[in-house]
Amino acid sequence: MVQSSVLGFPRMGANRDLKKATEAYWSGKIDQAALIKTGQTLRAAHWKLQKDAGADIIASNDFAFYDQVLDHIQMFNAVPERYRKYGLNALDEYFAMGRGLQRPATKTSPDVDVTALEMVKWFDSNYHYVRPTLQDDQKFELSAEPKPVREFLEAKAQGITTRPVILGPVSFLHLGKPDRGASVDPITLLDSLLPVYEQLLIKLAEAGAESVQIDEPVLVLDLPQKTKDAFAPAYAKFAALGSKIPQITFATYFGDIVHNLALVPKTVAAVHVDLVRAPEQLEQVIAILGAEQSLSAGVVNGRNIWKTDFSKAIEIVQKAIQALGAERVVVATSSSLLHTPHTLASEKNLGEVADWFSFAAEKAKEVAILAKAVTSGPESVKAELEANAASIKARATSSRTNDAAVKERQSKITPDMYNRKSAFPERIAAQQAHLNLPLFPTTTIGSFPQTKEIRVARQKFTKGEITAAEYEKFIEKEIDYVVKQQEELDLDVLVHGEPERNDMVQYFGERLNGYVFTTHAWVQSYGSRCVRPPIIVGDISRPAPMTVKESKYAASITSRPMKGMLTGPITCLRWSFPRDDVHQSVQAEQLALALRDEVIDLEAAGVKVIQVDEPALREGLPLRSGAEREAYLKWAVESFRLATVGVNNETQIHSHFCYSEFQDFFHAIAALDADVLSIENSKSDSKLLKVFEDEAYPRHIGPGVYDIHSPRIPSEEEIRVRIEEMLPYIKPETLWIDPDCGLKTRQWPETIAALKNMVAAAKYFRAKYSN
Ligand SMILES: CN1c2c(nc(N)[nH]c2=O)NC[C@@H]1CNc1ccc(C(=O)N[C@@H](CCC(=O)N[C@@H](CCC(=O)N[C@@H](CCC(=O)O)C(=O)O)C(=O)O)C(=O)O)cc1
Ligand SMILES: N[C@@H](CCS)C(=O)O
Ligand SMILES: [Zn+2]
Repeated sequence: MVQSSVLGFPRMGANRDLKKATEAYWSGKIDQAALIKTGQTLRAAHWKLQKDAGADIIASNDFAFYDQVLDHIQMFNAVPERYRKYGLNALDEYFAMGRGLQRPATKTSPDVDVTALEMVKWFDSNYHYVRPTLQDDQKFELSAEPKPVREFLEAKAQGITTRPVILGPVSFLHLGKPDRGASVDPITLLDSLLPVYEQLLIKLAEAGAESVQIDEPVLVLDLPQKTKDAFAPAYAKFAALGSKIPQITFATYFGDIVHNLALVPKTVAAVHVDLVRAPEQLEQVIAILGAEQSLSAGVVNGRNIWKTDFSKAIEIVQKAIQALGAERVVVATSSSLLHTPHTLASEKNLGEVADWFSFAAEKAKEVAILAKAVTSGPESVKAELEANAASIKARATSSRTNDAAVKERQSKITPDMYNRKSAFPERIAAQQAHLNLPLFPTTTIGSFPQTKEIRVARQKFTKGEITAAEYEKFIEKEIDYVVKQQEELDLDVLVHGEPERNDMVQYFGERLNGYVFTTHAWVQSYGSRCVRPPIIVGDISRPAPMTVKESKYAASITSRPMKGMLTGPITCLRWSFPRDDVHQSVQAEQLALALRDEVIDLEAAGVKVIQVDEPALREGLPLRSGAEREAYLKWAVESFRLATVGVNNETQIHSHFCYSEFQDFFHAIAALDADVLSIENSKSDSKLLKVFEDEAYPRHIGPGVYDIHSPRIPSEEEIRVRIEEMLPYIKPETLWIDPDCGLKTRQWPETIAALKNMVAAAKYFRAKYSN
């Protein structure tokens, strides 16, 4: 019998219940017991949902209050002393690592002031994990009641036998980094980490777990030799424990493992591979499996929302069955379903296209149907297969996917449409002549606090409880406020604050042809933060200007330069659910043409500084180096240029990236030809900025002087130190002073306090360098 399996389920709940409870706990509205209870309720509901869907193998320990990697950091006691020293209770220490903590002293406890651990993209997804930060003398110790054991027992008590999922030791270390000031190479800590894994696996077996899913997603990457060398000893140690530990499913996802096949342990019971992303690896993976090993075939996409094409999936699974026999094949999701929304059942406004989609709950059903189809034959699920074939056909033949005018415009793109009128030196001189900015100019990245009031007003407008005119007035009032605050802070280049935007991608999706958008399809981005990716269903075009009204209004109420704010083509593409029937480069080009018109319209409206954010450019980089990566960079850079170069020399193009890892694709960043770049280097070592010095990057850069993901307020002194650290690598006349990302998640008081310190620090250096 072929079993079905779900590698992990989204945690937020159908109505973002986890987000709401977590944020209520942070603001003191509920206590810890209430938050823990919400976690239990959600886990119970999600296990039951998957069981009712017919999934045979259901994951536990896929839940996390903030992030699954952070769970491991705490479970292995890899908690840096700067958090430990406060003696916080476990959950507060956990959140302190996730989001930082700043708390005044009370009668019973001293003040707390600690920044968050670094947060980084989870492979090429829009999910962020908390990075293990390791010491030179790092020791690991298993927590007394390990979370995977607790959650396995919790499900068992509910009558559901789950398969706990844990991040494997090689991936945990490879994804980590030395703490600031430490120089340890994390992978050298393997020997001290393995005993902790052994204890955990033994405890899981003692609790009754028969199998465990050990995720080693780093296997899809290009790995250094020492990381490769870590797999054999690690898995040999586990094998030596024999029946004292559960059977292991060794899981990889988000790419193929063909280049690392030799590293797949011979001793694990099953190997999971992503056959959505890399179906071509099937034969080679089958070829290396031992006679006892099973294949978990990831054929239901964990990263997108399109209905699985059952006929194609069955074909792949049948191939595996022919080679291995039904008992050695499992039909699975390609990865955890963390990256998909909860359920399609909540969507009431999608019309005919709803039938094209599957969200997490529906994907759990899909694996079960597929397993039944190959176990008991197509007749056993005849109705489901027929319905599936009908909706796949309906989508393939729908007129909603094709727009001849868009294709026509794409066919008429000429080479000059990729180049600015002049080179950077000439442009910057023209820009400076009319912007007249001081040394160390200050700006922000675009958004200002998205207050409850703004969200409620937008909700009322969406529900028709207030008119468009009332909503517009409300937004103008918000812009007035944001502009006034910035003038009082004495910032140099202002922004309108993006109050009209629900999200930097969803907002554009809602204004472009070719998109549909949802009401409840939330996906976790980090911690309690969620996004609702719009869905690209057809060719994209811009029916009308999208941002001009707000930017023009904002520019009209100040004499300072106003920066227009757009989301770039790659970010719009990657943070949407893209089509899977057209190459992503085609979708990016369509987005670029739409944005090009917007950029030109903004310029014509008098907005002479325009920022086109591309925070997802790095995330889209294929995970392995080589031809695929170069091809991506070519079309990604071309899309950005197509979107931005239609302006005159005087118009200053900014771009923003929420990351600092430029080393492996610096040439692409330079090729964007943006006049000013703002990046997110506030939590990383300033030494990373050396690449700008080494490459003699002539354009302007704002490396981000403080971390906006945390509510803590950086002092002026702290910001000065940060700027001082940057100056060896970036020339004073090219350095901009800004926060490391938008301020939408912050509250007003902390925003004002932090920006005041930032402006003061900029003025300090301005004075120092003017003499
Ligand atoms: C820059 N980042 C972004 C990423 N991806 C995006 N698609 N967008 C991004 O900005 N990836 C990388 C980073 C990740 N960072 C963030 C930062 C912040 C958020 C965030 O704040 N998310 C919000 C939801 C934003 C949104 O869509 N808001 C809507 C709906 C608001 C809402 O919840 N309304 C309530 C009613 C009102 C109320 O009672 O409050 C409701 O519907 O029930 C809007 O503003 O209209 C979040 O809250 O998580 C995400 C990623
Ligand atoms: N302009 C956006 C960029 C976020 S990456 C903002 O400020 O929120
Ligand atoms: Zn950002």
